[in-house]
Amino acid sequence: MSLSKNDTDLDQEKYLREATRHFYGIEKPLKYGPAIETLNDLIQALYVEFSTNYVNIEMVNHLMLSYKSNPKEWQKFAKFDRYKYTRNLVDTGNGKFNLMILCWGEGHGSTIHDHSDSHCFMKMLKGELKEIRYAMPSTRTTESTTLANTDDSTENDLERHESLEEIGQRSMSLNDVAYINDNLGLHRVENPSHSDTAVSLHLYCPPFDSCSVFEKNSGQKINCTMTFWSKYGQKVTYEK
Ligand SMILES: N[C@@H](CS(=O)O)C(=O)O
Ligand SMILES: [Fe+2]
Repeated sequence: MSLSKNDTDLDQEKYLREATRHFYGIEKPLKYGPAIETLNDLIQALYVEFSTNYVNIEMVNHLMLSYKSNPKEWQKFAKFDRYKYTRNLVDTGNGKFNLMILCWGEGHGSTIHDHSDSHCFMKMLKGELKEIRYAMPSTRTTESTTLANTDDSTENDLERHESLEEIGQRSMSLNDVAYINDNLGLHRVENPSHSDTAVSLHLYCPPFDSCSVFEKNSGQKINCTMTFWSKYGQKVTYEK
């Protein structure tokens, strides 16, 4: 079996990345969309949606909005760590999308990050999460300040350190769906509760396994590989 992607897959990937430039997410389920009763229904409907070369991203959003959280269906994927939020793989969607359940202990949060030019849907399955958004720092600024950085290094070093601009916050409750892509900015997510855990369902398309993480005060970024805590309900062990 060949592991290389065929032309159809690459076309779809390119098409999906292009669509991140103008898709902003939908607020309500579509009137004509299919009904989704269970997590299995959701996964099956996603496979149908991703079976064509040109995915209807609005329909993907509809499906995520239509599913109503039932803990009995997702409990087996929900594995927590004491110290940080966990990423638990539910389905790899034939390489077209990644569906995963994130488990947030009390006070757990992510660092400021992008989504590698993919669509990111995040649906609340339990508890509450707070999302804080930041403007994507412009590469032009970084380049021009670097170029200008020739004579007075102290002054220019300060110039280069541009803190990230916060552009919005929202609280998410049961069954809410948030949508983000790199065109809309960066974000950081946290469970603000000191007494309750939170669980969210994330869909990324195309799938990615690394992203950029940003430092708030300097705007500087580093690449970060993302790992799974569990896959299909089984804890993953990584070699040290
Ligand atoms: N995008 C993050 C979770 S979140 O903070 O949106 C991740 O996949 O780990
Ligand atoms: Fe994220």
